Amino acid sequence: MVHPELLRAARTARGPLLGATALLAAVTAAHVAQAALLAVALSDIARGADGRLHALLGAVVAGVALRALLTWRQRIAAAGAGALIRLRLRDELVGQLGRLGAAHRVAARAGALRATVVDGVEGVNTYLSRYLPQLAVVGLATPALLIWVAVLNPVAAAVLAAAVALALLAPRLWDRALAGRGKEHWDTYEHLAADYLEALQHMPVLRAAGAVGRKRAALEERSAQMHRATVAKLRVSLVDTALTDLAIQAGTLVSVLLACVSAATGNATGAETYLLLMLASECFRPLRDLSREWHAGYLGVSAADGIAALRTARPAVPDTGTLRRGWTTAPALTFADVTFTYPGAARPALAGVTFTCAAGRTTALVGPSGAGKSTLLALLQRHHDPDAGAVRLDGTDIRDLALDALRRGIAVVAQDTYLFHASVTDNLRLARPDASEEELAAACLDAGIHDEIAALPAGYATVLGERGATLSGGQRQRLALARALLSDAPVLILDEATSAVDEARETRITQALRRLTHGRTCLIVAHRLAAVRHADHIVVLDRGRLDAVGDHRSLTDDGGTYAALAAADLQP
Ligand SMILES: Nc1ncnc2c1ncn2[C@@H]1O[C@H](COP(=O)(O)OP(=O)(O)OP(=O)(O)O)[C@@H](O)[C@H]1O
Repeated sequence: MVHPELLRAARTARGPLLGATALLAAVTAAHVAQAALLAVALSDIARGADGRLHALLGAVVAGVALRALLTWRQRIAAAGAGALIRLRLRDELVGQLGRLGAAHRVAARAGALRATVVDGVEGVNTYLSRYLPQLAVVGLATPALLIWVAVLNPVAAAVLAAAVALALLAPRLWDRALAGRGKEHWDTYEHLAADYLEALQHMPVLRAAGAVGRKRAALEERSAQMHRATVAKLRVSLVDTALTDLAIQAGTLVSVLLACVSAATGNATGAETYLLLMLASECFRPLRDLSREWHAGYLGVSAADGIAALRTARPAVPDTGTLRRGWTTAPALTFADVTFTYPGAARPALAGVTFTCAAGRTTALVGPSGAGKSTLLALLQRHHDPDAGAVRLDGTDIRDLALDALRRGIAVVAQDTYLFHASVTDNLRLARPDASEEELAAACLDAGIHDEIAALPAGYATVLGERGATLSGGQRQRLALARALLSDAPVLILDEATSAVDEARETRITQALRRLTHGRTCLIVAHRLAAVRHADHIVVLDRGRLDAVGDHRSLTDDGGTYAALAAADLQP
């Protein structure tokens, strides 16, 4: 009845959920006590006995006040339990996304992941903090009330029990249909979220291609699909509600009739009749509330499969290494007979690649598009593991290193740099949280970005991404360069690091880089050979294979792939 993924999430906040359930049970008990007191008061009024009427009505008023207090406390407790569930589940999912790494982000769409981690978890919170306590109260209170009714009128108790069973079980006949519709609804919602996020993020591309109108039409069609899926789900779930309501109405009606018959035939006192009427209504109160909470928390049920799939997805690489080496000197980096094929790809992206980047030296990696340069860098960062061969740092297979230790040891300046919506300082301190302001400024000077940061409205405190404070591609790249320079990682990857930098700056930065890569094992990937022509160790890849190794002069003289690339580079 309860999705295993939701039960698992419930166990992460067992105590607070039990507290919220206990308070909800107390609220229900207060309802029942009030009903019983009212029944006695009404029977006293009917008999004209007003001796204890004031005390009874006073107790009813006190009961109402107590119930209000308990309801208030219960809502707070349920909200607290929900907040804890949200926090723990999101934390777990974000941690899992970190472990899944780049390979998973390529396969899954960002908007769909956002929908699961934000909206799906929100639905789970509502389901667990509101529906589940109510379900427990139905399980506790309804049988107790039926037993009480049975003491007063066994036939009415049997009718009520049948109505309760019908109200609880009949909707279950629709569960399968509802699960199907719920999944369809959630899948459509994920697609919609992914499409909108993609369109918003890449609006400039759509505008440049004159495709805004077409994209808008596609999004409208997605919204219409979402509407159809919502209506289809509603149709099924409203049958569910109608069955519950029907059972409740029928049960109440028959028990009222039975109570009247008992009173008319003299088989029940006035107090018993009033009590029976009140208890018949109270039997169904938790069920009515359950039906309401079911609809509020249904999103959680729909999202449960997606959450389970994300939580249990297997990372592309297992984090089973235990070594945490702190390198005092930069390590030698070796690719030893590395072969790797992307899942589903027809041919290997890398085949038997072997070369070594000398410790503390710079190696340039060049090759035509599709040669395997990015794949090699991905293997070094363990976004994937090689199918054969190994990547080694100072002779240690990187699979034997703990993943976080390995990644902390490698600083990367990638082709497209993401900067967070935070101050320049915060963006820089991602690399080294304890860096002093002087160290930040020194790194930015070396990366050739200091003057431009100083000219921003609030200098280093300027929040990036806000109006007027957005940086150009080249500026972002230089900021990323400064970030990498700040990190004390002994291995540095510069992936097309100077591609968005104008030529005047490129020369300056290349010079600065040469000074600054000193002492680190550095792997530079560059399209334009000007950035790497001074490197004394250039590795040429072609179609996944090692083509040649040498320096600019020897490789040009060889007249192979490098010479062709150099010739193409000289074309205007
Ligand atoms: N995620 C992927 N799934 C399947 N094949 C891929 C994937 N990424 C890259 N490839 C393939 O692997 C090969 C090597 O690609 P890679 O991106 O490493 O080349 P590259 O040298 O970095 O190219 P470029 O200079 O254009 O960035 C190519 O044939 C490419 O099509």
